[in-house]
Amino acid sequence: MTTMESLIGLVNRIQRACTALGDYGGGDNTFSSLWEALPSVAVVGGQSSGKSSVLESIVGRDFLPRGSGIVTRRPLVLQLHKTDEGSQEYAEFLHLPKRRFTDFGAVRHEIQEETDRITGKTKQISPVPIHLSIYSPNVVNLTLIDLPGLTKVAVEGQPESIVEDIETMVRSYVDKPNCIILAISPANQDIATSDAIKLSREVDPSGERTFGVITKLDLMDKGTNALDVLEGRSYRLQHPWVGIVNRSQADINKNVDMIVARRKEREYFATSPDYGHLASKMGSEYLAKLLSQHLESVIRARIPSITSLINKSIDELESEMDHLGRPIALDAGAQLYSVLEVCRAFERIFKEHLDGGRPGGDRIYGVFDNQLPAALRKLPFDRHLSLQNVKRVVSEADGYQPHLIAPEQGYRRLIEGALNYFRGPAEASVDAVHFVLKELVRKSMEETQELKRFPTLRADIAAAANEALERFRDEGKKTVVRLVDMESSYLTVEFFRKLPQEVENKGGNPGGNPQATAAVDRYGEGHFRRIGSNVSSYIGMVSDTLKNVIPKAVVYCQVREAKQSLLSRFYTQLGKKEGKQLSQMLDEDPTLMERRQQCAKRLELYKAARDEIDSVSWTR
Ligand SMILES: Nc1nc2c(ncn2[C@@H]2O[C@H](COP(=O)(O)OP(=O)(O)OP(=O)(O)O)[C@@H](O)[C@H]2O)c(=O)[nH]1
Repeated sequence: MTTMESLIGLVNRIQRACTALGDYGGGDNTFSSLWEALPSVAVVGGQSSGKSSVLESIVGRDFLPRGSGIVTRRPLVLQLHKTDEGSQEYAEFLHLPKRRFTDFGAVRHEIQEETDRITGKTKQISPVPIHLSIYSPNVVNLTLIDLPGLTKVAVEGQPESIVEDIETMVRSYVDKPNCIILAISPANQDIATSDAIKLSREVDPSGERTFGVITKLDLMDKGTNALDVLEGRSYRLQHPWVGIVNRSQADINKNVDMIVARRKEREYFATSPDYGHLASKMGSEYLAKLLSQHLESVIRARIPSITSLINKSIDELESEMDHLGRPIALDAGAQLYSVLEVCRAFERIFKEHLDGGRPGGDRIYGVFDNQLPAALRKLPFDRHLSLQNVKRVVSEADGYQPHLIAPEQGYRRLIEGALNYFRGPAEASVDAVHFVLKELVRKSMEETQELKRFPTLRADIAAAANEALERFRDEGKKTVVRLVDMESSYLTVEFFRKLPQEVENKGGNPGGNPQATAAVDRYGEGHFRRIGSNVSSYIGMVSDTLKNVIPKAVVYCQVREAKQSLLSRFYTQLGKKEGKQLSQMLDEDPTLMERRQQCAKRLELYKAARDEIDSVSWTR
């Protein structure tokens, strides 16, 4: 069943939770404001327009501070709760939970004290609201926000800016489309000059959310009345105007009881020749009921949008919390677990780069497919196997005794000399892949959200990963150089066996001495050219082999190792760390910690608000 109590009470509870969390609209809040989404009634009026009197009359109690100058210097959120007939009236402040005030003089005193607590005695104003709940059989369920009276001049001890500051604060409330404006104007002043109406006209030109109230009807000059205003002829609003007669200063001085004052007000309208026909729609009691009903209907209409704001905010906050990560545990076991979790997240991303889930791994294939073959092609074999060099190497190898059939030593020296050239491209491939891996480590660190929280751990992991990559590079270099050395240590005999034998008489002189021709030819240019060409084909064969096996060695020693054991040593060291060292690693950025706390609190608020709404059933 929907009751006014349930809906207005619901908003009251959410409002209190908002204030407890510092969400009262305005300010530099980076979170969406639930407060601003809640419908509320703000009381607006110039100084001495009768604001306090109207509020007290609605409550039926004397409880607001009085005095000269600006008395209301912080918004007062006044939440009225109707209780059963005969039950005792009491008041409670949000800042003093569990303390019940039954003496309303003490309530007044506490409002003064609490105002000064934030603003100091400097007469400054502050937007931080004071929450006061009043439980009474003489009230209707209603929430009103009393704001500082609009003023035109600063008084002694107040800064010049106060006039503007008050207007800015009042505006920050009435600007909100969810704010119902209770605009108070005194009847003994021209409505055209009313501060409240001036402001309302600006922020609510259609008059949809403004309730006009005329006070001090009893103080109008004899022979004049406020019918033009009350009947909507002077200034039209969507809701009816309400006339009020509050206690005069003399009544206040005489301590006239509020309940008596309400009765006198009723009598005033009932017997008034001017307003008698409007009597049932005048007075503070009628105003309270009107506002309560209106507030309830506005809340009912807004519940779906409030619910969707809450759900949206919960989703946003939860995803931000996921992003920020869980708070860090205090015991060493849980800390170790956290460190390992972060490391695993990093390793997963790193592997994705290598395996193709993320970009970058393809650059390793680029090394094998382009850089290595190009480097092999560029090796200076032409120079090494030039006729001149072949001749020189072979002759030097022969020594004083030129070779008889084939220059075995010469061949070996030429081949060994050529094979040495392969070390360069082999080592360069290892380096190139090393740099790709290093870059992928850097990228993966950046992409690991969890690491953003922990700068120290991030540096530790980066150092461990780079140290591991260096080790893999050393191993890779040793292996590829060994592959080249293996080529020099044993030549492929098959290759030489398959070489066509030199034809003794080929190109010789058929008429001459066949033996003499062969001897000349054996040490002639054709012979050395053939040697050069044979060595070149052998080297070509070796080059093809290395082109295939160097990538295997590089992947085996560097890529595979990086995938399998990039952080293995780090893990071993981690196991030996003490709790203190672990917590140093998890030394989190303080701004993140702060943000997480705020998010968690906010999330709690929204979830509580959602539960509140869920627990209230209402008819649509
Ligand atoms: N006779 C009569 N006096 C009223 C009425 N309303 C307010 N007053 C008197 O007008 C004076 C100002 O009223 P307040 O209720 O304090 O007005 P306020 O707008 O709260 O004033 P500030 O808090 O100073 O801005 C008091 O002396 C009230 O007794 C009224 O309807 N009739």
